[in-house]
Amino acid sequence: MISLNRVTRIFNSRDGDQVTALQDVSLEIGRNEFITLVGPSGCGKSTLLRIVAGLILPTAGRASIGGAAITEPRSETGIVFQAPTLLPWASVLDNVLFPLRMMHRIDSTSTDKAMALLKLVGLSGFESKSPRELSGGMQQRVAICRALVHDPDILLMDEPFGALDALTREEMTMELLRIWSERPKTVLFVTHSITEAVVLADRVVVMSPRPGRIQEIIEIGLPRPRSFETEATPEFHEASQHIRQLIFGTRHVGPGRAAA
Ligand SMILES: Nc1ncnc2c1ncn2[C@@H]1O[C@H](COP(=O)(O)OP(=O)(O)OP(=O)(O)O)[C@@H](O)[C@H]1O
Repeated sequence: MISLNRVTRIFNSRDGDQVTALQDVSLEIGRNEFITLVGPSGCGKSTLLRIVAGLILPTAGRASIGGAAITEPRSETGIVFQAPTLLPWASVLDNVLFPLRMMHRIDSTSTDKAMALLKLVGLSGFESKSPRELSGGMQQRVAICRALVHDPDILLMDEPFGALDALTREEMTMELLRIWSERPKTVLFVTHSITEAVVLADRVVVMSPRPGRIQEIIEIGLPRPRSFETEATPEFHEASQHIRQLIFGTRHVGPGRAAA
């Protein structure tokens, strides 16, 4: 579905230096696969997502969807950023309907579709509220509904739960799994949370520090549907520990142990 073939992206910084954000990244993502991307800050995760979104182009290499090069944003791709970025003057319902309006795809079923999505994320009854009347977590749920309303086949999520409190974040993780199982799509999800990465993914892509390259791809064979109990299994701990070691190395800090 999504194919990255030796993708490199170089930015020209303001002081004239060149920053290689991604170098030779190759990745094949199958239809309806759930891929999470983890790695240290600045390793190019958002850059990779923006290339797949068609918001920026690779400097070298090829990024394609279904065989066609990605040269611009595509309507069948939904995007959720870290901040909900809702329209402050529009109601919750109008915010969710916004992509359909922009694409001139509003029809007699649109409101029902938006209401069903809001119900799915537990926001029935909030349709006519304004975004400022909602908590951060509720706003992010609205942003997720907005990204799903036109039933995109690809969903790109850049630390979508990063600004949420820990409890809401756990709840949203499970909610996303539920939405994905009810409406399967290809998901590319950037996170700083190893727990989140493992519990969500079919495969976790671990990236190395700048210039960002793929360090390792880890298959997560945990059975679905997954739940909070999944996080208590030995398989979950093993995968998480492996990723932690890839990112941090085998450092031990504490009494009687040398920091390495
Ligand atoms: N528009 C830009 N102009 C110049 N440099 C950029 C630009 N966008 C990203 N970079 C640089 O590219 C590198 C990768 O950035 P990117 O945002 O993709 O990393 P990231 O892994 O998503 O980081 P984080 O986890 O902190 O969000 C960084 O060094 C960043 O400073």
